[in-house]
Amino acid sequence: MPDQASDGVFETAGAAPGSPGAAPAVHVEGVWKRFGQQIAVSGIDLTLPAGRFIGLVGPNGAGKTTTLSMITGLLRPDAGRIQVAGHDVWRDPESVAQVKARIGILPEGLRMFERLSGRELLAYSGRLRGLPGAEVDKRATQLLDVLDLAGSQNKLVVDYSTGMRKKIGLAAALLHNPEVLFLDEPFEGVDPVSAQTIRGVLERYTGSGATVVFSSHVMELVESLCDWVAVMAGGHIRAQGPLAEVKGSAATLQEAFLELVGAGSRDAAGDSLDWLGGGRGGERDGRR
Ligand SMILES: Nc1ncnc2c1ncn2[C@@H]1O[C@H](COP(=O)(O)OP(=O)(O)OP(=O)(O)O)[C@@H](O)[C@H]1O
Repeated sequence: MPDQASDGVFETAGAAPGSPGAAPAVHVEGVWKRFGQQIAVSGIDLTLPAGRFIGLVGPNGAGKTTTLSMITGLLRPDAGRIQVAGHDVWRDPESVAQVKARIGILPEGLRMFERLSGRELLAYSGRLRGLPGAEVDKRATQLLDVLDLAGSQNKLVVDYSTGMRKKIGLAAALLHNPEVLFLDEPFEGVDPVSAQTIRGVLERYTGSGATVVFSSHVMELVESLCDWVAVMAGGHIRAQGPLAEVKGSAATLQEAFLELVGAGSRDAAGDSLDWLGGGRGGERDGRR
């Protein structure tokens, strides 16, 4: 169960990782999603163990956001079954609500209540999650402090920078101490100092037994943070497992990734951009 009123923000998230019989954080079976003619997710099977730092990687249009949206109860699959922490996500409206109570989400392009201050946003999120006011206050203060937002807590969210928005979104997603945290591109547009802060918070959170699932294009980041990786391309899962297993004999995750998504031998530009660069007078704008 999600922690409703413990002393610390991260104390009791999730079941003990790897304990016998513990449900995986996410179990996906034969899930499909189509938008018109476009098959975004093509009958995928995916099992993500609890208590891990998990990276979902794939090129643009691979189906990562669609998959995360279906797992987190935001988008109904056309077919298949999804369980989060042992609960069926799409069985009925009540099951969707039960799953949503156990998870935290930082979606891509997060829309927030811009006219609230950072602190007000956290107060609102906490009450929405059913936490007592005093507990919300305590946790909000701790999170604002750890995420280096204490000085901006009374500023309106509309005036926050991209990095600050990611951090306040992360604070809102963590406030109810979820079992599983889903983050879509959490480090995009975030400066190195804020990235380090976010990273510290996430490492502490998974250290307590909770699960983080995040999507990213940045292989170096995934390789340095994650102990479990799933690779998606063209709506299919190309590989999933412990980082070392997915990397195989490749020197880096980037190298393994390019091989898995079939881009290893592609010459990105080939001869098709032979007009680009060089600065040879009239040829620059197509004149000879
Ligand atoms: N609402 C939608 N309507 C139509 N097509 C969609 C919709 N959402 C996604 N798609 C299509 O489904 C495919 C998968 O998109 P998705 O956003 O899941 O990929 P992604 O891996 O998250 O990509 P990126 O890394 O670029 O964010 C793409 O071809 C995309 O154009």
